[in-house]
Amino acid sequence: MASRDKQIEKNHHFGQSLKHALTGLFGVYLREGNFRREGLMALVVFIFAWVFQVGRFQWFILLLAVMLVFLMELWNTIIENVVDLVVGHQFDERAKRIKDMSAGAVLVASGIAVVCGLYVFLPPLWQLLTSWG
Ligand SMILES: Nc1ncnc2c1ncn2[C@@H]1O[C@H](COP(=O)(O)OP(=O)(O)OP(=O)(O)O)[C@@H](O)[C@H]1O
Repeated sequence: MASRDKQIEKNHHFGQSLKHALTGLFGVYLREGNFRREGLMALVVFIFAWVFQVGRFQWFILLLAVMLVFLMELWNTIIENVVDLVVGHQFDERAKRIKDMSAGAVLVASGIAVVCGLYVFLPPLWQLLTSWG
């Protein structure tokens, strides 16, 4: 779908830069199912953090982990779009390699987020289990 905003020169002020940045983020949210699913996961994680009353440092770790995954998903989407712009709708061995590596980067970020989640939630979960036993 063509954009009504036909600007191709540099942004003139901060408000314009911010508007374009937010439009980009909103576009990713609308088009990328993975982005929305990760948003939902982040919400669940924050609800658990609130229920378990985790400390300030633990909140900080969770926020960084969630933002890392969002950042990598955003970056992955940018890579996919640039590759599609270059090769179009045809199979290309290098396009495949680039997209697969980019998806791998999201996987690594997700792995880091899981480790952070275990660091934050394992102690309170363990405490809960042992208090029942
Ligand atoms: N032009 C292409 N040439 C070769 N392989 C491609 C091409 N486009 C996509 N692929 C292959 O298909 C996979 C999925 O493509 P693409 O990343 O565009 O879809 P996606 O579903 O949005 O991915 P993701 O789940 O990472 O967001 C790529 O990882 C790659 O292996």
